[in-house]
Amino acid sequence: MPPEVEDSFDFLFKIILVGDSNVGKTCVVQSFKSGIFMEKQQNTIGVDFTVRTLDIDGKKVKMQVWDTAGQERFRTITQSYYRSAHGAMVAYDITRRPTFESVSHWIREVEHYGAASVVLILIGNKSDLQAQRQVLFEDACTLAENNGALAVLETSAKEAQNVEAAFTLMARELLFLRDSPQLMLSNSSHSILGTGASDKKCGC
Ligand SMILES: Nc1nc2c(ncn2[C@@H]2O[C@H](COP(=O)(O)OP(=O)(O)OP(=O)(O)O)[C@@H](O)[C@H]2O)c(=O)[nH]1
Repeated sequence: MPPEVEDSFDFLFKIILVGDSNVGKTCVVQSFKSGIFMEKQQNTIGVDFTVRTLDIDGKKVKMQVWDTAGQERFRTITQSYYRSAHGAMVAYDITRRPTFESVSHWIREVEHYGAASVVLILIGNKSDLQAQRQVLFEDACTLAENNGALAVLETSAKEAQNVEAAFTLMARELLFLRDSPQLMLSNSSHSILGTGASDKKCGC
């Protein structure tokens, strides 16, 4: 396929992925890009960049995903990527409570450095490790509700669970807002609070 055809798209959205180190951000992005899970990942240095084009109702939606380093020492580098993001995904590890406690910090970063209209989704990763769960889905729903997030999804990069759904939900919301500029301006959003691994739902 000629590159110009391969590269063509109708919409381009930039998504920033943030969260504590080792919650699985890089694995989630890899799963989204290629469906592949690799057990051992190097910690991200600064920011990595991945692209995949989704077909949403016949529209080609190019998702540029900025996978940021969770480690403290890269904070100043990653902060410079928030400004141009249309969407932000804040990831935590359902088996490590402290990573969930950090979510509020990451949301504040998104609010501080990002655009006012940024769409926020929470990702509770490693849902395949149910026996080690330390974070209730309901608690994440409450946090999302209190912070104006669109949804919480529990994902497993390992089992490719809900990863596609998270990015598709983000793409659909951004398309919806693009078609409703007054919503963008008022920064209001219809609420669809999302699904856990077992497709349980909670509303806000
Ligand atoms: N069981 C399980 N392990 C996972 C999952 N996703 C990631 N991991 C593991 O968690 C560890 C950290 O994954 P990374 O993707 O490197 O984490 P990260 O959030 O990108 O870390 P930083 O680059 O430091 O910010 C790796 O050992 C992965 O194999 C998952 O869905 N299930």
